[in-house]
Amino acid sequence: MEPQRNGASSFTSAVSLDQLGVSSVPHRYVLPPSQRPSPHLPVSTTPPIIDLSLLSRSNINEIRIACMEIGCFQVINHGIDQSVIDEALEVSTEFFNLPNDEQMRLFSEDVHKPVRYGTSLNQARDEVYCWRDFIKHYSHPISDWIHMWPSNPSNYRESMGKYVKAVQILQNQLMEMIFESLGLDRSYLHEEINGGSQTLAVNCYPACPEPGLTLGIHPHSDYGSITVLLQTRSGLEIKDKNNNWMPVPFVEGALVVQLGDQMEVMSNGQYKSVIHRATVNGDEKRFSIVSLHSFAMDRKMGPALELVDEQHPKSYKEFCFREFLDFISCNDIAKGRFLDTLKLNKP
Ligand SMILES: O=C(O)CCC(=O)C(=O)O
Ligand SMILES: [Fe+2]
Repeated sequence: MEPQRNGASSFTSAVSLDQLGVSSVPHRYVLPPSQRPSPHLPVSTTPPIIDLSLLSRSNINEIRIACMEIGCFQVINHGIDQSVIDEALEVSTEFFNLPNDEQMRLFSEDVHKPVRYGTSLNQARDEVYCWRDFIKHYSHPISDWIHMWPSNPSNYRESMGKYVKAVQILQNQLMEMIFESLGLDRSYLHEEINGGSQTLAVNCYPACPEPGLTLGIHPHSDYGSITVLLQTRSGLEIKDKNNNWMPVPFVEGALVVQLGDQMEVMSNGQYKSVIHRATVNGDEKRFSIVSLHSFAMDRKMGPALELVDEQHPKSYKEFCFREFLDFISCNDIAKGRFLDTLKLNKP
C-alpha cells in the first residue's frame, strides 16, 4: 500500500463506519453550518425529462434550454436494458459488501491512477471528509483497462463491462443531440468523441446517523464533456440559475445527464457546467454509477470556432484532461474551481 497522509493511519471508510453502527458522525465529517444541506424550499422546477424514443425538434429545444439554464436533464427510453443496469448495481453492491481489506487493496489517493478505491480524502485537502466511498476506473477503450478493474466479485468485470459499453453508445447519441442544439453539425468532433476517455465512478453512500451535518460529495463540477449518472434513490442536488440547491428527483429507469467543464468551454459559455453535490440519508444506502466522458487525456480542446464571433469573443483557454488532473492533485477543490482558471476576460 502507498504511503498515507497524516491521519490516514486511523483511516476508516464511511462504509466501515456504517458497519460499526456508529450513532453519530465523527468530527472530521462535520461541515460548517453554512455548507450543510438545508431543508429544501418548495421547488418550482426540476430538470426536464427527455424521452429519447421521441427524437424531435421540441426535444432538441428542451435540451438547449436545460443546457443553457442549468446544465442538467434526465433521459428515459435511453436504450440501456434494465437487466444491464440491474447487473451493474448488483456487482456494485457486492463490491461494497466485501471486507474493507479487500477494497483497500485498490486504495490510492493518486488521481492519476487508472483504477482506485477511495474515500473523500483525496478531494478534501482541508480534511473535511464526506460520507462516501468509491471505486473509480478508466473504462474506454475497455480492452485497455478491464484487466485492472476489481476482480472481486468475480463477475464485476463482465457485468460492469456491459454497462460501460452501453453508456458509451448512449453518450455518442447525447453528444450529437447537444451539438445539434448548439447549432453545430451532429457529427462535430466525432473522432475525438469516439476516441475520448470514459471514467466510471461507482459511489456508495451508506446510511448516515446524522445526515444533516455532512454531505456525500462536496459541491463540484465534472471536468468532462458530459456525465451520465445512474442513481438508486434521490440525493443528487444541482445549483439552479438562482444559485439555490435543486434536488434531482429519482425517476425510475431514468439516467441523469450533466454537462461538465469541457462542454461549457466548447460552447464558449452558452452552456453551463453544472455545480452539484450529493446529500446522504438516514435510512438507506445509496449508490450512484457515474460515467464521466471527456476528450482523450492529452487532447487539448477549446471553444468551437463556429461559436466565436465579434459579439461572442472566445471566453476560455484551451485545456486537456491531464491539466485538470494535475490541478486537482495539488489543490483543494473546495478552494477553487478548475473552470475558473480557464476563463478569459474575467470581469
Ligand atoms: O452520487 C451522486 O449523485 C453524485 C456523484 C458525483 O457527482 C461524481 O461522482 O462526480
Ligand atoms: Fe460529479
